[in-house]
Amino acid sequence: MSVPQTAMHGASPVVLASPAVPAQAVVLTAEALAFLADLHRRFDARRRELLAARRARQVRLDAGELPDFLPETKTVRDGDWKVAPIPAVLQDRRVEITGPVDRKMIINALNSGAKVFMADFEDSTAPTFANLLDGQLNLRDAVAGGIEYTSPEGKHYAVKADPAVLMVRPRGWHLPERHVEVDGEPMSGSLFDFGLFAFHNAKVLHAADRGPYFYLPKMESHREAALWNAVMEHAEDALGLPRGAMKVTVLIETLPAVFEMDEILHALRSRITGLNCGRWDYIFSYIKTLRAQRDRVLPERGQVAMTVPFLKSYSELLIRTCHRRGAFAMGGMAAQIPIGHDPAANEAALAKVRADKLREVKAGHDGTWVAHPALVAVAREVFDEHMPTPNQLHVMRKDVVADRDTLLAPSAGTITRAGFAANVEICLRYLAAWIDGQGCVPIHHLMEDAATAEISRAQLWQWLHQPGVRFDDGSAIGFDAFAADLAQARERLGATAMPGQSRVGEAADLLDELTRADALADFLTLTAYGRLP
Ligand SMILES: CC(=O)SCCNC(=O)CCNC(=O)[C@H](O)C(C)(C)COP(=O)(O)OP(=O)(O)OC[C@H]1O[C@@H](n2cnc3c(N)ncnc32)[C@H](O)[C@@H]1OP(=O)(O)O
Ligand SMILES: O=CC(=O)O
Ligand SMILES: [Mg+2]
Repeated sequence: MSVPQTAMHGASPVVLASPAVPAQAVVLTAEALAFLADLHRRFDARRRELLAARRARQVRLDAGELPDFLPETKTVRDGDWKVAPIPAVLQDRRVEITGPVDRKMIINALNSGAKVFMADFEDSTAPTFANLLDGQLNLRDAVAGGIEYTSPEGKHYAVKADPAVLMVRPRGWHLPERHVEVDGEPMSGSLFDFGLFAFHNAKVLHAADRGPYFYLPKMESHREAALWNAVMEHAEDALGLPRGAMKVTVLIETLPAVFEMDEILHALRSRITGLNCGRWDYIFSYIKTLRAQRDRVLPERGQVAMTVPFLKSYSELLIRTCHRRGAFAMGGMAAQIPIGHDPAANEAALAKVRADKLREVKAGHDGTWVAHPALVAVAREVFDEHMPTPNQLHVMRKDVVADRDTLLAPSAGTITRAGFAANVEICLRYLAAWIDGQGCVPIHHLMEDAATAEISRAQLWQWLHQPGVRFDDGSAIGFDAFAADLAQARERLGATAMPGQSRVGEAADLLDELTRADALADFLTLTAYGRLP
């Protein structure tokens, strides 16, 4: 049973509504809690207002409005300004590896040969209190230079010379951290992850000229970027860092944000180093934002490649916008991962990654993401061959014309019975793993995380709730198909040793609830959050 603990800070308590986890005593000190409580009291009300603004906009979009560039910020888009100079250690970011904040993976990622390692509290971490606090402890040890690990098989891990530069991705503004309450309210997950990391590591990283650096996910407007800027200015003052010391890269991974890229760069101009094409969440957001638009229903997931018009124009406009402002345009993640036991299938997967990276470097991206250490060399070879300079800030892409219609362009393609069943299986397996504490898993040799699984989940909902959506053979898509596929997948997976196998029944109930609900839930991670310890 959970024993609430209370620590007094000023007039109000901060309550840890969780059973103690081992890292708690080290990471959640009284001083760290005071720092978090202060962030909450200063910034949480604004966060809630911005989340309410998201909901209000969706009501207008559901009534037929389309996203567009903002008239009130035209002067920012037209103005001639640049972001602040980018630190020397970040000038060359050709390959960045990402991964959850697991101790062994942090060491492997730092040793991977990538220029940057993004330690992820978002898409690839299921935010159990233990995962979060262990992750903070692991990162603190990594920053202090003392991270080591010995596996149950006796293999020893330690960080080698010339490790990747660390960046941390806190959770998005929408996620609460229910284990820490301030004045009776759950904290924001963003403020919790950012605040704890900054409190323990900002001074050390700044003194070493290695940070602190952050990746900021899932924003939907420049006002949300301005909130991050205010949070960081305050944290810099409170921790004795100069203003602008905290640097950020922002993921453009929501449809509304693509219309505010200049404004986001501007709101963070003293600290932003680039934008990143978070393609998976972007596809999810396209579906979610345009859920009511029958002519913009996407084909099955496998047909939504980066070459389809709405994705091509988004990535190219991102490059043009960034380079005009002196900021890096980072590429994104190919979902393929190595297939150890099958050389031919492995070569086919690596060829897909290579093709994706080639498209990115030729388009003008300054670097890219990989999901696995074995892919670092694959991506690096492509960027080394086609990007002899540390970056491509000189590639201006003035040829790119991305107006609203191109950014929202409908996509051609089909929905097959197999594509529908694949979405059911992916959702079920991912949800089962997630509620069991694993935020990223391989499924059919593809990386699946909270962003990729959301595409499958949102597609199922839209195909079933949008009248007139049909399979490629002309038959109607109905709940009978969903029920049959879910029952079959549930039975099949319940008998395997997949991650989260013991939670398959619970995951099936959750998927059933999410898919049958009249309204599309904002995020599966919000709906499922209560099931995490
Ligand atoms: C949409 C987005 O947001 S993308 C960004 C978020 N997603 C991610 O970051 C995905 C990160 N990748 C992963 O989590 C993993 O690669 C998975 C889950 C896809 C596959 O993991 P596994 O099945 O364990 O891979 P595999 O067995 O091939 O791992 C081999 C070794 O590489 C390590 N490894 C795999 N991926 C990573 C990584 N991203 N970072 C560091 N080490 C890694 C494993 O720990 C293992 O180490 P070991 O040999 O010392 O034991
Ligand atoms: O975070 C990255 C994405 O593609 O989503
Ligand atoms: Mg994402």
